[in-house]
Amino acid sequence: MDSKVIVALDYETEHEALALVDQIDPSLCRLKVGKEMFTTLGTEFVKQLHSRGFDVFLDLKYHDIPNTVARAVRSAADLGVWMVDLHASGGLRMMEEAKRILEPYGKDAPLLISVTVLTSMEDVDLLQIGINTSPMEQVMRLARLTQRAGLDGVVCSPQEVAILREICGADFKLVTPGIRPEGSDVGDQRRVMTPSEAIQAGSDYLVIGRPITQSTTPVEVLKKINASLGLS
Ligand SMILES: O=C(O)c1cc(=O)[nH]c(=O)n1[C@@H]1O[C@H](COP(=O)(O)O)[C@@H](O)[C@H]1O
Repeated sequence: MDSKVIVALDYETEHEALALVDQIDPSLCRLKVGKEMFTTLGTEFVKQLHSRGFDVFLDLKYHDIPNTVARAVRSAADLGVWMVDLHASGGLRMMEEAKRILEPYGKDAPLLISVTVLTSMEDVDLLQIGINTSPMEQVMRLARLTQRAGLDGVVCSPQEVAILREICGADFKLVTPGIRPEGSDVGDQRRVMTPSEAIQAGSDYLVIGRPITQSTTPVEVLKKINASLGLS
């Protein structure tokens, strides 16, 4: 089974994260390591997940000058992660340099994707930082720029997937957080959809954290989501 679900391992401790990871088979999902766990545990934690057979999305959302971002992306490639991301708002040259530094890795290069507009943001949040367009318009703009830089895809909300699929084509990876199964707490997310709606719209991968990790029965929730996608 090629799972579409990427579980966001946003835990405070390694113990809590491994308590979940050790109950699941790598065929059920991929795993995302983000800022909290990477800051606490570093590369050793990623290596532990690799040794258990999981694909890892290293979600550090690099955003810096081109040289600095490219070198961080190279470090991620050396770590052997499956996917790594940067902020598209770092600009075209930053993205091009990050892509270029992966050339020597050939087929072993991680998927390199950009974050467009965070799924926690809506119109008012963009306005407050001086962006006077809708999230949809801004996502479209940054997705086009990302594709021009030669990256593999973008992180966007499921609400933009249908239009991006049209604009960017079938091979461009669309990775969507902002996933909330029916009845679950939206929390700080703003642009959301259910797992099956996101897949129907054309998402390649669903990033799901708290609906799974904060559940008292995370494995059952994960299996239920997979089943709702026809992946059981
Ligand atoms: O890059 C990401 O993964 C990301 C981008 C984005 O726009 N929104 C977003 O929520 N994320 C991440 O996706 C995860 C979503 O977690 P939950 O809201 O708990 O499902 C978190 O780890 C976020 O850091």
